[in-house]
Amino acid sequence: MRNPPVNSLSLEFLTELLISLEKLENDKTFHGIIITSDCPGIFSAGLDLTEMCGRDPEHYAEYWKAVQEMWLRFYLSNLVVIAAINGVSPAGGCLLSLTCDYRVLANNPKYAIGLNETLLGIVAPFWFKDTLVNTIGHRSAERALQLGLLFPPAEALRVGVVDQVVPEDQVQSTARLVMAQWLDIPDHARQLTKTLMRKPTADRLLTERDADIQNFVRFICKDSIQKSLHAYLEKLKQKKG
Ligand SMILES: CC/C=C\C/C=C/C(=O)SCCNC(=O)CCNC(=O)[C@H](O)C(C)(C)COP(=O)(O)OP(=O)(O)OC[C@H]1O[C@@H](n2cnc3c(N)ncnc32)[C@H](O)[C@@H]1OP(=O)(O)O
Repeated sequence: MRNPPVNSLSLEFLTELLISLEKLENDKTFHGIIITSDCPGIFSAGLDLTEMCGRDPEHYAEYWKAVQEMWLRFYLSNLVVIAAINGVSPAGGCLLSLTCDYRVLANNPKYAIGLNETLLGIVAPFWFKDTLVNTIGHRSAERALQLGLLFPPAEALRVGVVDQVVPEDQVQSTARLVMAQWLDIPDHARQLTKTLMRKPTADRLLTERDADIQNFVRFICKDSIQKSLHAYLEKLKQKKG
């Protein structure tokens, strides 16, 4: 991913990601992809806050549809998808990595990962929650979501948000090694098993997709939510001094 400075998932960047995924899926010589970041120290800062602040309801609806599409397409991809997480990965960045089949995280105490939405005064929607529950179990997800926990590497491994923590200079080589192991499995059997495990979760969003967009637009348009997001963005900007 290369969307400097922080790989935020803007509408334009989400569209690029989806086009790239589609191209790779349509090319039958590809069987797997590794998602990693070109932004030093940052895997992805998550959803782009400027897409959710000070815009009109039509824009929010268009943006949310693209976020849903990203989640559905990566979560259900027939390819083996591995995240080589080489930086901090809050909220939407964590969600993107949770759509992958396997997560390798660099062992750097700055590289926290988690769904921290409550810290921004917003609520992770049910399909973010479902993805986390499917990964770390109900109790850990309940605690992580309510507290907006961002796990440093050792904690992330202990709770199961990631599958492996390795020295920073070994993230890419480990991801390639893991990819080779996954590609050794007969592809049709692996793909069908992935679908078996994930389709019920995806179907829940597919049947409630329009209602989920409407909920998002209603929620994000609230004055109180807009104020929280503006204040959070301002805090990020002022951090520089
Ligand atoms: C109803 C439910 C709806 C939605 C669910 C929401 C999901 C989400 O994903 S919300 C986004 C959550 N993301 C975060 O909380 C991360 C925020 N960012 C950071 O903590 C930091 O930027 C960083 C740790 C990722 C990187 O720190 P650093 O290297 O020090 O960079 P800066 O903080 O100086 O940021 C540079 C530049 O980028 C802007 N920016 C950062 N994050 C975002 C973002 N998510 N969206 C848009 N823009 C972002 C930041 O404001 C700086 O901008 P300027 O250069 O103009 O000041």
